[in-house]
Amino acid sequence: MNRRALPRLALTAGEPAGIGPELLVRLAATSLAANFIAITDRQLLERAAARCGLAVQLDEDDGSDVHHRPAGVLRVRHIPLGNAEVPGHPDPHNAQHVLATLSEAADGALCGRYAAIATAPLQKSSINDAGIPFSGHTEFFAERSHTNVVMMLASPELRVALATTHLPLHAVSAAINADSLERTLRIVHKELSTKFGYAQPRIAVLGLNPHAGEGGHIGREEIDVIVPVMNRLRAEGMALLGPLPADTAFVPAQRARYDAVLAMYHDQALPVLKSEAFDRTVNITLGLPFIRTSVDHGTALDLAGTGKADPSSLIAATRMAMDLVLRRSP
Ligand SMILES: NC(=O)C1=CN([C@@H]2O[C@H](COP(=O)(O)OP(=O)(O)OC[C@H]3O[C@@H](n4cnc5c(N)ncnc54)[C@H](O)[C@@H]3O)[C@@H](O)[C@H]2O)C=CC1
Ligand SMILES: NCC(=O)COP(=O)(O)O
Repeated sequence: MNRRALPRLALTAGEPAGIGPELLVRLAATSLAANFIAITDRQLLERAAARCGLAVQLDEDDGSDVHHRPAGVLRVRHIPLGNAEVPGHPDPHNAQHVLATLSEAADGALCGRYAAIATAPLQKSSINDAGIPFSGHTEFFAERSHTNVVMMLASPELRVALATTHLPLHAVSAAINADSLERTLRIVHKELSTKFGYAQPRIAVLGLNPHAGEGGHIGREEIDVIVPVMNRLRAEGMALLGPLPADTAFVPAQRARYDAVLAMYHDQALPVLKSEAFDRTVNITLGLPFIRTSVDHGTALDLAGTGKADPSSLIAATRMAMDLVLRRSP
């Protein structure tokens, strides 16, 4: 019998003191048909499994093919912690460990060692507290692969891409210029078509200001930047709607008119998604030369160590990564 090898899916555990390690062992306990390779510290996973009351078999990753993964089996690429974790209390001495896991995942995906990456949440502030400039996985993977990317969060009902990601609010307006907006819309348009199967994706673009600027009376970014870029791309045939006022863009009548939304900043649209589908939303980085998905939530330090964290978003992220791998495969 000539069965295909299961796709090699890299999993990073994120912040050692957060819920990430527990989510990885809960994912391993499912029967999802993937060869999961956890890139993290082996003992960290053993302690997480004990906290969850789960028996998990941790095998060193030797790179060999796997045709069937029994539930509870997880391969590991061991990257040692700096200090043993204290759940709920991130330790900046582990920042280099966290970054080493991301580097291994990115470099491995770039050279084909992994078919895709799914990431558990990390604590950005702990990496910053170690004196390392860092704003998120999205920016890290973009830099590592020398590409322009777009963060998109997707539930089964709604997809929201972001024109800017992890910026202080006062810096958002200056970061939205004609070049960056056009580049972002091109990436979103292309990937909705290549990865999500929309032949002619309909993208709603949000305004930056209340009431999308109210004809220039509450801000001029729509008139000076957003509309000219949209008109240029419409002339090429892109189906763009807006700029829509963000406060009404998500009412049912509007939602029927688009396949995805481009929001101008992180908190303009993510609360809509997270309030209606916190357990079903996946974060996906568009524009990378490899597939990377992630959870929609953070490190939940209040729950870390209790074994009670809900793995649904990581499971959804893993399923999406596997679907994208299968869609890409000949
Ligand atoms: N992909 C990533 O690496 C992300 C990392 N973060 C990081 O997480 C840190 C904490 O973020 P917060 O804003 O506090 O949001 P959070 O998502 O960690 O927590 C918000 C609330 O949701 C609950 N929650 C989160 N995930 C859960 C799960 N899987 N099961 C059950 N309950 C869950 C928490 O217990 C808390 O009550 C941030 O400082 C940020 O650095 C945040 C978002 C994404
Ligand atoms: N709210 C989404 C988020 O912050 C995810 O960031 P990243 O670490 O995946 O770039």
